Amino acid sequence: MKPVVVDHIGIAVKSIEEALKFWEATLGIKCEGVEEVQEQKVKTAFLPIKDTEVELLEATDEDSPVAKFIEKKGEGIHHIAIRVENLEEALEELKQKGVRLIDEKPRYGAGGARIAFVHPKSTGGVLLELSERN
Ligand SMILES: C[C@@H](C(=O)O)C(=O)SCCNC(=O)CCNC(=O)[C@H](O)C(C)(C)COP(=O)(O)OP(=O)(O)OC[C@H]1O[C@@H](n2cnc3c(N)ncnc32)[C@H](O)[C@@H]1OP(=O)(O)O
Ligand SMILES: [Co+2]
Repeated sequence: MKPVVVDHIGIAVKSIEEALKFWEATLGIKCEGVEEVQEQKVKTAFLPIKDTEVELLEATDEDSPVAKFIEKKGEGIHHIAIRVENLEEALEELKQKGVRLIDEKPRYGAGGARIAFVHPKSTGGVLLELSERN
């Protein structure tokens, strides 16, 4: 598996509009755009910081993973996304190593990226997203 870069840090927020008052207005990081990813039941806002991004995540449904996360743990860091060169190869390799995968097959994420999640139980408590961007 060839990790390329930390693609983004996912932060669960109750309201992107509210959160942008800090991340954009106070910190001065420009939001590049807001995009809904229906399959994941989230609305996302990406704020690029050099080679990586902050991804603000707002639930679009009460059974969204983000809604459940906030209910349980409150707002805060939700996942780390690492970009890989070849997502299928990475998933195959992790599966061989006995890593618990949430997604055995890639799904679509924001910005047309292909993504797959690794279970926190296999990573020491961090929800890990693998992403491949062409
Ligand atoms: C748009 C896209 C993109 O970037 O392009 C995205 O990011 S989509 C981002 C939103 N989509 C996702 O998150 C999809 C992947 N997430 C999932 O499939 C789910 O949220 C799971 C991670 C499997 C958790 O599922 P669920 O909430 O039903 O189970 P649960 O609450 O019982 O959690 C099982 C165990 O994992 C822990 N757990 C749950 N969510 C966690 C998180 N975000 N970080 C670290 N640990 C976490 C719980 O504390 C619990 O540990 P204990 O048993 O020790 O208490
Ligand atoms: Co993400």
